[in-house]
Amino acid sequence: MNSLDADRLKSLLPAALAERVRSLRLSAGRVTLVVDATGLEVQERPALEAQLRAALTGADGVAQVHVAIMADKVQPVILAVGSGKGGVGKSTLSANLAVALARLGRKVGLVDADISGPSQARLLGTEGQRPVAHENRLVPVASRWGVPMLSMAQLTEPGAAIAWRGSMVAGAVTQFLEAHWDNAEIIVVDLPPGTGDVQLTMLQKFKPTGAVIVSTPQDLALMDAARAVSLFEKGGVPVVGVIENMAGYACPHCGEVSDPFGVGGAEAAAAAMGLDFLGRIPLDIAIRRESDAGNPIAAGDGPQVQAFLALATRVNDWLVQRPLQPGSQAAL
Ligand SMILES: Nc1ncnc2c1ncn2[C@@H]1O[C@H](COP(=O)(O)OP(=O)(O)OP(=O)(O)O)[C@@H](O)[C@H]1O
Repeated sequence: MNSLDADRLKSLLPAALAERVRSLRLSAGRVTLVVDATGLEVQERPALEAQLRAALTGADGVAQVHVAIMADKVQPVILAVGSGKGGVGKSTLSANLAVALARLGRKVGLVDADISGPSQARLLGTEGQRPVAHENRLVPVASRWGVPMLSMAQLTEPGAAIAWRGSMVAGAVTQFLEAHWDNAEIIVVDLPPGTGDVQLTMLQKFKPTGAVIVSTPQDLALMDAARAVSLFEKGGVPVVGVIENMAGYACPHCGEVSDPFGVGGAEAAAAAMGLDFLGRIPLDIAIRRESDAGNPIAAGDGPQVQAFLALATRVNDWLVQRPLQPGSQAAL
């Protein structure tokens, strides 16, 4: 990208639009614009975005247009997705929950706060896309699913080990959450498993509005889930509820349903902890296959979608109806 490209592309915009452009970059056929929407109503933003897209799509060297809108700050609510134990499907659920919330019409962003084991770039199919910075803040990377995102995977080489001290981890989480999320209403944060530095940074600096806990049905995962619940409760973060993942396996050959990790464990554990049970997501080969291919299953039209839309509806209802605490973020 050189300034000639930026000038050329800007000259394609009507003057009233061009003067709102705060930065414009062209890289590998992809234009990223940061646009100041000051003075416009939130409802007017989609039209602004559409005008910019229409003006630049098809221009020489442009294959894709990504518009990030700043100003008129909407304070997004932060929804943490946590688990006590690793490998229970927390990242898979975070990605699909974010996509399902977007399908319900919410403006959603996703932060992969698993700094040492980032997986969201793979799950949302944004591997290899690097975020740009504007005024020292990152501009989230657009995904094909209407959910912009930031992940350590976009700032490091694939497969590189990320072994950082606590302060650096906290720094990365801070950069992700202080990015230009300007028109997002909800930021889903995929937390690493356990109760470490990221969780502490989240509780101290970016207190989530609510937390969703993911567990598999078996006892060991549930014991760890209880630890995650206790961390949020001690930190004053309300727990929206518990999701049971990998519940029931339908054999792709004979159709028989078996329960490799038991059944109903998370629902019973949620009840014992006085928490809402948000639903079950089956153990389904299609979920694993599509996740690995960067196609979140919740974006498609397969039989798995209903479970994610039902989950997103419960979470959205909770966010809309939750009582506002003094000093808390605005209701949706
Ligand atoms: N419901 C499901 N059905 C089939 N496979 C699933 C399901 N949920 C998750 N998986 C698969 O299980 C593996 C672990 O999932 P995932 O990475 O989301 O877990 P995690 O809890 O975020 O792990 P980590 O602690 O390593 O971050 C992945 O291969 C994923 O595709």
